[in-house]
Amino acid sequence: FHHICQVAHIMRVTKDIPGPKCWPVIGCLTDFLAAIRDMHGTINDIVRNYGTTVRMQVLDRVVVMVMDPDDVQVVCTHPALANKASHYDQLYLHLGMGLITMNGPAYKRHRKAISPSLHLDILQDFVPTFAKNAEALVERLQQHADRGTALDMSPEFGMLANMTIMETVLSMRRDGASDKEYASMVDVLSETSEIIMWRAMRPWWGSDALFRWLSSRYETYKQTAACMNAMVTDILRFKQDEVARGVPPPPRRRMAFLDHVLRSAESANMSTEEMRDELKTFLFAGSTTSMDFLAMVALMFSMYPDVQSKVQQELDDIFGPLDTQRTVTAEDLGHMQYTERVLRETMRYAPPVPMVFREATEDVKLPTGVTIPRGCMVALVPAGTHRLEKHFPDPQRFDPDRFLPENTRGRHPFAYIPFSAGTRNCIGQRYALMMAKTAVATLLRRYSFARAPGGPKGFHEVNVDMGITIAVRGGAVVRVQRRTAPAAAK
Ligand code: HEM
Repeated sequence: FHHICQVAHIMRVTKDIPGPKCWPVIGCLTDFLAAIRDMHGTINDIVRNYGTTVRMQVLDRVVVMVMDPDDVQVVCTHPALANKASHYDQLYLHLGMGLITMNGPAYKRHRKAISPSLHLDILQDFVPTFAKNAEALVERLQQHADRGTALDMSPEFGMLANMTIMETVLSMRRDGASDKEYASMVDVLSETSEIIMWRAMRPWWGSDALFRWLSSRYETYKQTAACMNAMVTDILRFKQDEVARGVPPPPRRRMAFLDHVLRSAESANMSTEEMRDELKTFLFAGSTTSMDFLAMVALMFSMYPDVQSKVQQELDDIFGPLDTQRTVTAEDLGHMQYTERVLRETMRYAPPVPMVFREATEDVKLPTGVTIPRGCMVALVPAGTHRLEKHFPDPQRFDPDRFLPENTRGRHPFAYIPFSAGTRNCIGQRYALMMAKTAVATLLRRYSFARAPGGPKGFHEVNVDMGITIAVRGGAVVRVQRRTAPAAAK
């Protein structure tokens, strides 16, 4: 009853905020489903028709979508908007209580305890692992380059991202683990991510009770959660035991995030269960995002060959024109400035995380005039914010130079939010960019990506499926071609 009264109150207070027409009971479920099928087209339409503050109601959930950077700033920094929306509860079974799902003082304690273990020095030690797994991908792609056939890069980047995140977060391969055991751990992670995404995009399975009784996928849902839990608990116990027995840590360059957390002074503030949940959170948060982002990057190179050539030119300048073999180092990443702009522009056009949700713990008035009532959900929609003409002139044009220092100067600090921003921003953003740069530097020295027959010619032709992350509809299908001459000589 309390819930019904609260929803009725929220509906009343927000009724004048513009938005798609709501039908009784289902609200704008049909528009929501359209957004899942054509995320970017729907967002363009929504901004054109209703502006940058838009109300949507899906079943019993009212969401105010906020796109103006002034409003975004308040959503990202106001203490009454720091809590995750209640539908993040759906993630508990798989992830437990980690940074993504928790709120309040416990959240702050965790973030403080974990942050030092992602220090730049530590991330730099991960680069050899990023490079090793990217080199393995180069090997796997060889047969496709020989045959000249098109392939979907998403599963390939899925394997790259899952292996990399497992090795850098949990352990650089636990002693004694066979290749088969290791591969099955990577599978657990990809099955977990798949089913979490599947449920998240089906609001009619929002109720745990309904999902348990009526969904044919509930058993798989439960099983994947149990497997993920067992896998992480096992490794955590093994590592804790090593620390307790005084086993010296692995050489610094082979230490994983978990090794650092366990040996940090801050970890004393976390229980074993809390650490376990954070590990599960990191595995999930870091893998699917990176997979979908890298797949989009490969597709982007196939659509913008001039951009690809300039990246290859930059790589030739760094590595030498004929060097396709040298393993990427952390130092190389610092020189890849054009590549970094290309990655940032890709995330502007196609932000991997399409929406971020919060719930107001008290009424909050936004700078553009709308009041978010207590209990109401607010959503950041990076793709909407990233296409505002005022902040990104000619927004449909793909232009990495928007991120030249002279062009970013003076830009609103909350106009570019692929990693969210403010108090609950992505803790893995530096990791994500370093991994992506390593992958690009390893792949594009050997290969070029080319458009598959009938493939999209520019971002405006790319359809994406919306989940917790966005995926290219039908896969990121490209042709892989061996590079024949250094870009400079072409
Ligand atoms: C291209 C890759 C990535 C993108 C676009 C991305 C984006 C985001 C976004 C938008 C959020 C805010 C989510 C929310 O508030 O609901 C977030 C949070 C988070 N991300 Fe990432 N992420 C990426 C990679 C990573 C990686 C590689 C890791 C781990 C190594 C990671 C770990 C996390 C964690 C733990 C959070 C929760 C942070 C908190 O609330 O304190 N992410 N990410």
